[in-house]
Amino acid sequence: MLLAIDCGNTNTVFSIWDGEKFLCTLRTSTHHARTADAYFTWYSTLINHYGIKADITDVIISSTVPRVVFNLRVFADRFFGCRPLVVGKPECKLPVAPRVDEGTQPGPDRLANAVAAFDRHGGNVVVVDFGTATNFDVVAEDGAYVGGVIAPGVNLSLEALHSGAAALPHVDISQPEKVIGTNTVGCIQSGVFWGYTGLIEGIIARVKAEYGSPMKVVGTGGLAPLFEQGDHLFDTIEDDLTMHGLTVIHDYNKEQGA
Ligand SMILES: Nc1ncnc2c1ncn2[C@@H]1O[C@H](COP(=O)(O)OP(=O)(O)OP(=O)(O)O)[C@@H](O)[C@H]1O
Ligand SMILES: CC(C)(CO)[C@@H](O)C(=O)NCCC(=O)O
Ligand SMILES: [K+]
Repeated sequence: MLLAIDCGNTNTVFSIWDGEKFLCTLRTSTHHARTADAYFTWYSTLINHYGIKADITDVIISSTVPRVVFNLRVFADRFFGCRPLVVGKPECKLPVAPRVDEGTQPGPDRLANAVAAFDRHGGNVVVVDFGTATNFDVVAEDGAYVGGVIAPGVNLSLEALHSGAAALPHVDISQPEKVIGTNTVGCIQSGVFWGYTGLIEGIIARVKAEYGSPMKVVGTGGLAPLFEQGDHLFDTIEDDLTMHGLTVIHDYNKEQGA
């Protein structure tokens, strides 16, 4: 069985893939100092809690935080006796090479999103991924990741308002009743919710115009469903997109004899 690890700047997600379905998904915050033993303590506690019988033989890692990879490698080696595939490293092959400026290292989560979008929809897709950043990943007709857009994430923007303005409280994202807020929290929610809705609509329209062929829009990440409630933004929402990409990249490397 495959353990797929998607390590973002905020959260780290482990999913167990049995070849047909994900048996479980475990989430913890990302800390570069977490040791291999600490990962295993957390992992085995939850696996036992859910009564999951998982015989892990392979591990694949996407990490947007380079420093955590060392301890995750030790974790894979010590507890599962395997050498993990790390997306973005030369030994981890992609079905189609990215086409970006020389010297650019696209985020491994974006590469996984592109592979997953191609596998599920064919090319000509733009993925909108709501994580620490809100990133748009453009997938060409042949499945290549060809770049996109990186905007500050929703929670980062809310945090920035709170930390930069003394009178502004911390506010959780939600869709406000009205656009014209009549209290401070309502004003902030409106700014961020409707501001992001406009950002997403505007960027998708410009990406489509520049790309020139019809494109499918796939939303992913924790906040995609919330934004879809405000306006129709996406053709589909797929919360397991990055994880699916990791399983496809793993299968591809197995076929190549890795
Ligand atoms: N209505 C909501 N308000 C606030 N947070 C939400 C809401 N719905 C989902 N979330 C959060 O979204 C997060 C899941 O997002 P996702 O895994 O896509 O990105 P992330 O973990 O925030 O970022 P990264 O992947 O960059 O670490 C969860 O932490 C979840 O708490
Ligand atoms: C944009 C983020 C932070 C989104 O997780 C990540 O994909 C990343 O760190 N990317 C590196 C730069 C790039 O993708 O061009
Ligand atoms: K993510």
